[in-house]
Parts: sequence; structure tokens; C-alpha cells
Amino acid sequence: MKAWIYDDIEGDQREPHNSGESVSFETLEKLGLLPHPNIEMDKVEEIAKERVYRNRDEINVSREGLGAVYEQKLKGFFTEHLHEDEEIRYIKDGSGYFDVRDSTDARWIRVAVEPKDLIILPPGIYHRFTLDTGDYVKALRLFKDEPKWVPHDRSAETDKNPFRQEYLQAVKA
Ligand SMILES: CSCCC(=O)/C(O)=C/O
Ligand SMILES: [Fe+2]
Repeated sequence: MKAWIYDDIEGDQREPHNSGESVSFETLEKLGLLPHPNIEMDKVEEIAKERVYRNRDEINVSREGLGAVYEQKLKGFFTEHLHEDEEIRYIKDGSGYFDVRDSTDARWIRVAVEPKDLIILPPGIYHRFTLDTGDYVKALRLFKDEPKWVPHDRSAETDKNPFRQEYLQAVKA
């Protein structure tokens, strides 16, 4: 797992867009995005138990895995959004990029994930996801309750969402 500031230059979202400015795990932690690089399944189970996760699913994000909904799903994943529940992603195979807003809300931090990387997305964090040029990731998605994936796309309305407001309070310096 590595993270850097996204260069915001027009072009294929699947390219690294690495501005050359790297971002530390400490910074990710301050944003509430808890990185656990290179861990085994037994550690994933420990985290899931500790944090009381009751549900999970496995997703194969690829043209083959998603079939007819591939384009639509990829578009949805890369639309800036938040979730109202804390969610865990554990990469089983392939790779991709999670982008999260930095503390100024002006820049994207790109987090490159690969097999055995786990990240915890706090409720209310604006983020998006894209495959890289390998065009494939298989991930375990852990949910506290039902295995649902409900994105709230960024809007003036979502900015007022109580989970967003709570997140901003929690990460305030
Ligand atoms: C690699 S898991 C699929 C993407 C996802 O679950 C998510 O929440 C994207 O924002
Ligand atoms: Fe998401």
C-alpha cells in the first residue's frame, strides 16, 4: 500500500496520476482511513470481530466479473461519494486505487491497494475507487450490518448529511 497526492491532470483515471508528493500512513490515519498493509486473513478476522462486523461479500471488479453492469459500476465507484456506515475493504487479488479527500478538501489522496492490503473507510469520508491499468481487483467487502453498498454522491445535500458532519468533527485538527 502506498499513497500520494493525485496530480489532477486530465487523462485515464486508471493511470497512477502520481504528483510525486507522497502521503504517510500517519496522514491517512488522521483522516480516519485506517490502513493495514499486507495482512493475512486471520488478522482480517480479528479486526472484523473486534469492530463487530457481521456481514461481508466478495466482489470481482473486472469486465468478466461484473458483466453487463461493468461500465455502470465503475462509473458509480469513481463518482465521489460517502457511506453512512464504516466499511472494510480487503484486497484478495489484483489492485486498484481508492482516492480520498485530503484535510483541505481540495486535493485527492490516491491510495494504491494490492493483495493483502486492508483499509477501513470511516462513515462520512468522501472517496472514490478505480481499477488501475490491470483492470482487475477481487476484494472482500465487510459491512457492519447487511451486505449493502449505498453510496451518497457528493452534493450540497450530502455535505449536510449527519454522518458527514460527524466525520468532519472527528477529523478536525
Ligand atoms: C474494491 S471494492 C469496490 C469499491 C467499493 O466497494 C467502494 O466502496 C468504492 O467506493
Ligand atoms: Fe465507496
